[in-house]
Amino acid sequence: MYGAEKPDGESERTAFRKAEKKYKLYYQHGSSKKKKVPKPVELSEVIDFEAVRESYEGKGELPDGIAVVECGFGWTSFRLENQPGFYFIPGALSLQEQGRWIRESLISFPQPPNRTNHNAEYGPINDLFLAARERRVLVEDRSPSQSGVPTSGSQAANESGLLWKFVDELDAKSSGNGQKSVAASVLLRKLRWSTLGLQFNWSQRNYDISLPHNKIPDDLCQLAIRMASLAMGPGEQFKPEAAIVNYFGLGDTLGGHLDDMEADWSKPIVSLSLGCKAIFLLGGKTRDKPPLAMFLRSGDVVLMAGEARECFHGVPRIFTDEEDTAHKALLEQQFSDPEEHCFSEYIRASRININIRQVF
Ligand SMILES: O=C(O)CCC(=O)C(=O)O
Ligand SMILES: [Fe+2]
Repeated sequence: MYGAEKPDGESERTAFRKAEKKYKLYYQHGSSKKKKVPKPVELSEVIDFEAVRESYEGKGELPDGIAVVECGFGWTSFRLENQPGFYFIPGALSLQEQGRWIRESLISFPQPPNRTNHNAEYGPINDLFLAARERRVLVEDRSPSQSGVPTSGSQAANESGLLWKFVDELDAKSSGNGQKSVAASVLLRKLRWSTLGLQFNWSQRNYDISLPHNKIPDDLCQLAIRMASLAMGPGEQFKPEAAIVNYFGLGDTLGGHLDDMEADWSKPIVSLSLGCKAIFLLGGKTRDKPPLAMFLRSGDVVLMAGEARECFHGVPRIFTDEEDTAHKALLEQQFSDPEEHCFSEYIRASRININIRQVF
């Protein structure tokens, strides 16, 4: 599904790769010797749908190539005239909804039986976010009955059968005896995806319906169904069966790819953005077509249906710097309770994407 990073020599061979390279985060040295600062990037060609909406609602003006979609449900939505099946709904989610889906993405979505990128190495991990908040450490439990490390919380077994468990920071330090260990905070920073509903098997590139799974939570299904209706004809139905949650830290990218493992491409992928602003590239059916670049902000919703399902797309950049302070401050107010400080800390430097799919 997802494009792998190519070695440097090949990285500019196609128009899509060229655009990825143009927007990707590079560093240059700042005035003080050690400090790396992000290299400035030319953003004048990036479509800003928030500005498009402001200009449309204020003056009735629209840039060339962008059209308004009439939808009965109150948001101003846009489509691209040259990219049938692609829809953009800026600010579709209220701040409260954004707060809710950020909490769920960190607390409940990575919970087993949902799988994450950590499964292969550590087995199913319970309560990762809480463990990170409590500075716990995941330690390898080679001989569970004799290890001498007081345990609590979850036990996990990875694919080679090793057991891992969370212990308190001090216990991890004192236990010594050569056990492998990794701080929960490190695992949280390295959390790249979790899967909801039918589980996607990344190595086989298909949905493995034999894997245990829970249904996608009802409220998320209702939200996806409401949004998907924009891209579907009257009487057509969208059945949310699987979702992939992507977590991006500074410097993380999602390479150009197609989502082609679902049976019916007329059905939209409903994609929600949360947290830091990103650049999204939407290309053509091959990587040779120069992609359009657009900003994705917290609360934006994108739909890809029909022909747009056959188009390469990816996320070459997220922005954690200070230029988006107004948006960030509003979002962080959702987590003003001191108990929730950990959410604002996470989302200040991260982006979360939830994309919901009908598989069959
Ligand atoms: O992060 C995004 O906005 C896009 C995610 C995506 O394309 C995917 O998960 O297939
Ligand atoms: Fe995708």
